Amino acid sequence: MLEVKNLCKEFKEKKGIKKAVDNISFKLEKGEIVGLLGENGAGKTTTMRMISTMLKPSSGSINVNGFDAVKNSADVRRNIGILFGGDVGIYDRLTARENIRYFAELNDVKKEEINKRIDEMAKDLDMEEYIDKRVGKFSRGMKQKVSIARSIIHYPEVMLFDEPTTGLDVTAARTIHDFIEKCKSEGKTILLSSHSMKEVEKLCDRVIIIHKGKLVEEGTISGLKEKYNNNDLEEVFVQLISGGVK
Ligand SMILES: Nc1ncnc2c1ncn2[C@@H]1O[C@H](COP(=O)(O)OP(=O)(O)OP(=O)(O)O)[C@@H](O)[C@H]1O
Repeated sequence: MLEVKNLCKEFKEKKGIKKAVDNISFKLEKGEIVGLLGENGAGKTTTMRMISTMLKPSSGSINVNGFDAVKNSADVRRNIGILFGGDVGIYDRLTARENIRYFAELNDVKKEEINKRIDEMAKDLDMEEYIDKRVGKFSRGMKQKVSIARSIIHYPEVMLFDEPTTGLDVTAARTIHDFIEKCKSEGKTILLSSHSMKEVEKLCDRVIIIHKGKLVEEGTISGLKEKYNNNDLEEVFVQLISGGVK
């Protein structure tokens, strides 16, 4: 379960205060995939970073499986897995196993469990051949598998995907889609930010649309299409953020 209430994040700028996230509230039940949609700069990554405890909210609250993201940040980190687009935070000079182990240690996975768990995942993700090789020369697809393994090493219940397929080819994007669907079938709660309406339609049960930091609409994809009398989600999105409907 993931619940965000009246969440705000302000950044100080030369010109004054920038409200990157402005009083957003939403709730995701266990086993749901919810899409977080918004144009560049809408506040998606800032929202994700606050949920993942990387960034402290200016005000409002975040609850992850009963834990508060500010007061119980270590518990929240144990309950959350994050997959960013690209190979964010993968160290080229370390082997795949060392990269995954490093992350496991940060997330308090018991030392005696780490190697066993990595071996299991190497098998599941077909990485056994290169699990002990340095990541530097890996293909993008291989690095992607390291990122996937890293995001689930601690068996998180809630998964955050921040534009996970940006810049990937069709096959690599499909690996990520299959992984997201597997997470759902395991009952994980999933928040997915994406610019691809096709991806969102394929994967999400519901969507939340944000614009300039504010939540402008939420609902099921079919519900929104019906409400705005348009069968094209992209059209509904564009109209909403340009203030053309409501
Ligand atoms: N550390 C920061 N300091 C100042 N301003 C920031 C900071 N992080 C984000 N912002 C600003 O907050 C706003 C929201 O940014 P954010 O990265 O959350 O958008 P986004 O929806 O993820 O966009 P994109 O789709 O381009 O990734 C932007 O105007 C951005 O410039």
